[in-house]
Amino acid sequence: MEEGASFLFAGTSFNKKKYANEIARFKGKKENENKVDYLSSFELANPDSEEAAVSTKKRKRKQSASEAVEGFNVFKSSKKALVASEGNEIDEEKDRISKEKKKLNRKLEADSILRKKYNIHVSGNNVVTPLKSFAELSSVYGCESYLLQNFAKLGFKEPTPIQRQAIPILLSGRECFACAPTGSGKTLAFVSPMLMKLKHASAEGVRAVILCPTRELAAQTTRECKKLAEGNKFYIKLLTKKLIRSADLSKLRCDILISTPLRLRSAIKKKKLDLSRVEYLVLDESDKLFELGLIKQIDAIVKACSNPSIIRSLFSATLPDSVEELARTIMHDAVRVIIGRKNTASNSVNQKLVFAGTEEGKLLALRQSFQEKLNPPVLIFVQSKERAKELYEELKFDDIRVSVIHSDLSEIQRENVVNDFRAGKTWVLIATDVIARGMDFKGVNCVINYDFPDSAAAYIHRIGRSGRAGRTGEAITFYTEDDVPFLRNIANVMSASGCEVPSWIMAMRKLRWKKHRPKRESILTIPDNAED
Ligand SMILES: Nc1ncnc2c1ncn2[C@@H]1O[C@H](COP(=O)(O)OP(=O)(O)OP(=O)(O)O)[C@@H](O)[C@H]1O
Repeated sequence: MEEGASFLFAGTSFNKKKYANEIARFKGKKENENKVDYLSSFELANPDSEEAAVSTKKRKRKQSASEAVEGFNVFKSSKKALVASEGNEIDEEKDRISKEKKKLNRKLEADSILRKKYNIHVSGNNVVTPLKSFAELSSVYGCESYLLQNFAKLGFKEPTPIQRQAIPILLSGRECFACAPTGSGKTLAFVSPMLMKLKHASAEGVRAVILCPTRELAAQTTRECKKLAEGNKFYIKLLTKKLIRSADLSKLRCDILISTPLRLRSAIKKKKLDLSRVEYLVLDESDKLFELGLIKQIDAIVKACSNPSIIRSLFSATLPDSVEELARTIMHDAVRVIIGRKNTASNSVNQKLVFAGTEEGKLLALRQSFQEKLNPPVLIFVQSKERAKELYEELKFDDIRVSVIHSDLSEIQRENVVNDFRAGKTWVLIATDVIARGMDFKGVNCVINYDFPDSAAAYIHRIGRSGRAGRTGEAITFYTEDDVPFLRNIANVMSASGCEVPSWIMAMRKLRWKKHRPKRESILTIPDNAED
């Protein structure tokens, strides 16, 4: 991580002359903010501050009193009377300060009750009050009506806990890293403040960037973003291969750009896409983006977004300490928001472990469970694209509408598979971890981990495709002898979200989790050349 940290944040520079206006605006804002923060925290932290404030005022008043003596006041004020009136003023001042203090304490108390109610945990200086309702977006933050109408159209009545806290934080100009369960509405939590702050379309180039680890998620986020922006003519673009090939990106009319890191990095390199005016940068599924394979691209993008007043935010359902540490080094005065407990699975998913003994045992168990009850849509996760293809070969002749998605399919094929599954044309989708993160398929009833997940985070994201937006779901994880040493890590996640775990598993030794991807026997029971 150390290495990553120094790499990621080395050498970001910007043209101070070119951005003199922005710098001046930024400086002014920060200074003012600091004044408010300093004052309120000083008053709270230092019991002598009241005295200090009073004595400064006293000095000022003394001065003005003696000036007055030289005028007509000389006829009415004796020294005694002057002292008495001064005493009154001091009392009044003390009274005022104590009232202010009480008011502030009441506000802090109310905030903390609200946070407790919604299981919101925050750390950072002077964290802004959570939202009580969506209506506050317009009464407190001047939100335009189109956004609230879109919430209503989409059936969103109340903000989810992450939306209650993250939206006001971002609206108040603070950076934030947020960890909230799968399916809890993080997309709306970062898109809404972006739309509110950008206000209207502009021809000034890219003003906001959302990075997602996969193309499927980037496409989904673009769609969600457009739905939320309906009624306001923003230019919202998904960076596709076609767009990179066909357009002159330097002239691209775009307010919000959504991309995978790889694609954005190559666009910056090839087409000189200018990101220096970007005001908002969101790293969705941030822990995935900070993994070794992507960190170089993230670093290049962070550097290209060189606007000094940029607001960065990180969102994920899993936020390892190492990512937090790394994030702290790029963010200034960031607020950390955790909903519930960090790195836990959604508690609306009923989780089960099933011992299948061998690879053959898994296929039998799967077929048997489909015979007993097939409650589509069902998602099945395997550990590699080869295994995804094998399982598909096994199931395609069974009487179920099954499909498969993996990285060997073309972009269009992948898109079609996802669309068919969304539309209910296919009931069972076999997948690799490529769609384990962020994908929001409505109403997935069951996730089956055919192959044991390679980490606790992978487990949390996979099963989080079910039990979303208040619905319940089910997750079944098959394990073989090979997986037994890794059971405890999954069992911890299960018991933290209230699921029953056999006591013998909880009594096992905790293993320091390494990626668990054992070599497994082929799934195929049909010889390879059976169709020839
Ligand atoms: N306030 C709300 N009320 C009801 N439903 C909501 C609300 N906000 C978002 N949703 C819906 O909740 C579902 C999940 O939202 P989203 O995909 O943003 O979850 P997420 O927290 O990003 O999950 P993941 O960690 O898996 O990426 C979506 O279908 C979305 O439309």
